[in-house]
Amino acid sequence: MNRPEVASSDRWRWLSGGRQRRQEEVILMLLCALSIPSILPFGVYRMLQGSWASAFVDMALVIGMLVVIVHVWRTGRYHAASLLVTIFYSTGMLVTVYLRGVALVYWVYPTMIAAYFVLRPAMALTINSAALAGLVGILVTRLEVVNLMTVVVTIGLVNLFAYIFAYRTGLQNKELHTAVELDFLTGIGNRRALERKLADHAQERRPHLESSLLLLDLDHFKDVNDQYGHAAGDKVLIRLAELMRRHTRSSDRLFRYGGEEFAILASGAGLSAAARLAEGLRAAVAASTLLEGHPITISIGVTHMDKERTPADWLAQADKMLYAAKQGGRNAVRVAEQETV
Ligand SMILES: Nc1nc2c(ncn2[C@@H]2O[C@H](COP(=O)(O)OP(=O)(O)OP(=O)(O)O)[C@@H](O)[C@H]2O)c(=O)[nH]1
Repeated sequence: MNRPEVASSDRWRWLSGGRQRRQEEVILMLLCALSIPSILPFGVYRMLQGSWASAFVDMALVIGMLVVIVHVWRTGRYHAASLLVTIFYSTGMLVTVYLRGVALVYWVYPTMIAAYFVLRPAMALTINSAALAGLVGILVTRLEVVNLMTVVVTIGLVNLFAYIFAYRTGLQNKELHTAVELDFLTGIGNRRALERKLADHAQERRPHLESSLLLLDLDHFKDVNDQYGHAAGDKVLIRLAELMRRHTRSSDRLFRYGGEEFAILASGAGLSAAARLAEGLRAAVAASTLLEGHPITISIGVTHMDKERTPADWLAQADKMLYAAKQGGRNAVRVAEQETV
């Protein structure tokens, strides 16, 4: 039984304010931060010119961006903020074109592309289509038909290309995530998947959704490899994963954490429910034939994933319980802060 350290990505740490942030949060904050120096000089210029309405729009956008940065930085919530930023930005762009004329239409292009960075492609396309309709309404009396058509076609093409690019990137990301987080032997999640799920759970803001973590380890697995060979050992690992699938709910997440060590994230299971699940699994493994002619058993450590502690704490506690189960003679379950089940 080996115990690898919990990995943590340092890539975004300088931007994270001390906690691991999602890429979406960072992109939204970066986008807002970059818009401020792009818009602020124009706002100041309009003020100096005495174009108060335009200056007001520019300054409102700058303040809006600052509020979003502070909100996302403090709360980590980015879904509604992304939508609001896009709508706010699009509205600001339309008002600017309305106030200052067609020359300001150049702002439409970066604004619309930015929407694909922070929203799902379909949502970005919907908002941009509405903005384009508004733009046509503003420009229809100010431009010749051929010039209006040029604006519409170029904006349409920019959206089409951005949509295709964002859609493809989304698909590739999904495929990459699936491949990177899958254990090739058993087909369940790997250690990377477990760590991401634990981090997600730590950030989950619904305290009523209690969950537990089970760490399972095959007993004397080295003997299986030594006696029957590595291929037979692999078959046992595959069969154990299948058995785990059959004995858990679809909402439970299964992982192969190390060589012969597995984990279950039992969603919605308090400690007593998790203890029953563990005992059921232990008994099912002991009663089944994972390897012909050789009894196979597992030991399990269980801990409650309370929000006062970190993923590293949960893993350490479950591992401690697993170690206790091994020390107690194996083929056993140990539950944190409880006696043997
Ligand atoms: N077949 C196979 N064996 C593996 C794989 N990964 C790890 N192992 C084996 O798992 C065994 C783990 O041995 P130990 O850590 O000594 O643990 P154990 O023999 O199960 O003893 P306890 O855990 O103390 O009950 C080693 O023989 C590893 O080679 C794998 O992917 N396939």
